[in-house]
Amino acid sequence: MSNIEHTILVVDDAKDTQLILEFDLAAAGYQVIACDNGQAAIDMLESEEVDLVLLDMYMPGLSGLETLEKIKQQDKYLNLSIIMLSASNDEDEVVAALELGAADYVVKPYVTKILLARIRTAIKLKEKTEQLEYLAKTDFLTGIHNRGSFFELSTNALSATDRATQPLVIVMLDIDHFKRVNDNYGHDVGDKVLVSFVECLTKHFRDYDILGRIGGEEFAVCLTNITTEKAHLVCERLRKAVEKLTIIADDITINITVSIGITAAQGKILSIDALLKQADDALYSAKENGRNQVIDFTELDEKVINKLNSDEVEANINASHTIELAQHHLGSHEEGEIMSQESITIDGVDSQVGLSNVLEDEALFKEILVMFYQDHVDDVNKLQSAIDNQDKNTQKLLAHTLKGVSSSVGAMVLFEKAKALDSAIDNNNNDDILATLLHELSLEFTKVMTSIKKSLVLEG
Ligand SMILES: Nc1nc2c(ncn2[C@@H]2O[C@H](COP(=O)(O)OP(=O)(O)OP(=O)(O)O)[C@@H](O)[C@H]2O)c(=O)[nH]1
Repeated sequence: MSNIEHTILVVDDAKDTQLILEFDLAAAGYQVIACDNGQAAIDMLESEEVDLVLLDMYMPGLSGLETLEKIKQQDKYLNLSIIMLSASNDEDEVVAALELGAADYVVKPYVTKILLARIRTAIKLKEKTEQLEYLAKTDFLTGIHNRGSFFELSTNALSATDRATQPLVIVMLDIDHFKRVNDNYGHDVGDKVLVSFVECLTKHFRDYDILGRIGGEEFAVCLTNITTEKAHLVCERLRKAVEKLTIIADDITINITVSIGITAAQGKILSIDALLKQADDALYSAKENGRNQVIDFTELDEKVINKLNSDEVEANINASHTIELAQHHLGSHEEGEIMSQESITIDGVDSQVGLSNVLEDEALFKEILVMFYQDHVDDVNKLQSAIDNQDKNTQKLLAHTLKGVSSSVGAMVLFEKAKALDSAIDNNNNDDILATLLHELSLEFTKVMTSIKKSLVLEG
């Protein structure tokens, strides 16, 4: 993709910087728009398609950080790349900007070549992230929402709907005797039939209806702002269209039919799961009645519902029996796994921070804590000797090292203490202050290491 397809918003109150940036970016082939304050930037993002924002840190009105925070509070801008530009390289500001969601931080005066390289990287990352998000939410065969995405979107739609006044309808669809298509013509032809069916589905529903493939040949649709009667008509029209559909795959002509179950949320306090269950009951009834028909959940009489529920209870009893058997066979192994779910408690370690660094993987977090212990256990004594011998170089080195590694395991007090000592040494603070900070760092470090040793290292 060439740069010309990307638009960069430059936000800088200094007219000269703004002009130089516009010149450099335009020369590199970007489309550039600019403004001189945070609020104007927020307004421009509403009306323009922007791929990246270059945001000055210090501006009158909203500061760069405040503007960044306001933009990133909106979910729709989570993937928008924002590079902060600042004359200051204060490390706390860099950290604050990155934590608020900035893609990068560039110190002014910038080197054009480096700034352009960082812009290219940030845009590439944004595009890759969007691509991954699309793949994670889409059914690869038909291009509609996959099961997870359907549930997420329809749950959001349901919470945004006032059930007393606004209708929301859930539809379940299942191609009849689809197994025969696969058995007679092969899986590839079956796939083509699924794609043609979804094309037909897409034509019959509105752009804003939520279409999902929730199982192999099972589909669901969530419709808002539509009465059940109207939804029934749309489904009936679709059913007839599917019946008339001629699908040609590998020179074979295939005809299919579809069974459809529908239910409305109006007046009910039900989750999407429960509504899908009702639509599925109606669909099951359509299959039982001979297939190729649309049935509304309200048409089911009590007898049918009771039968469906008792079938389900029986299925659940069978399933739980299977689980019990499996647990019996697994024996103590299973218990061991449950043990590993216990939370990790180490003095001075915020396990929430540590776990979030490793995507909540407890086993990995424990391993990292043990590695941290092994890598730094000698540093406890080294720090004490450096204090006793007033060895400033080693004190500085250890403070710097601990500042770099402690936050990754969630040892946040240790991080703060190491950071305080590191900057106190840089700022040539007096010996009393340094001695206090050293003493506090040593105590905290010993506490964390002793606790890791007791909880994880000795435990084996
Ligand atoms: N080609 C293809 N087949 C799939 C896919 N996912 C599921 N299936 C097939 O869909 C078929 C579903 O069969 P069944 O659940 O027995 O139902 P059916 O034959 O449609 O019969 P009824 O639903 O009772 O009308 C199975 O043969 C699955 O292998 C897919 O992605 N591609």
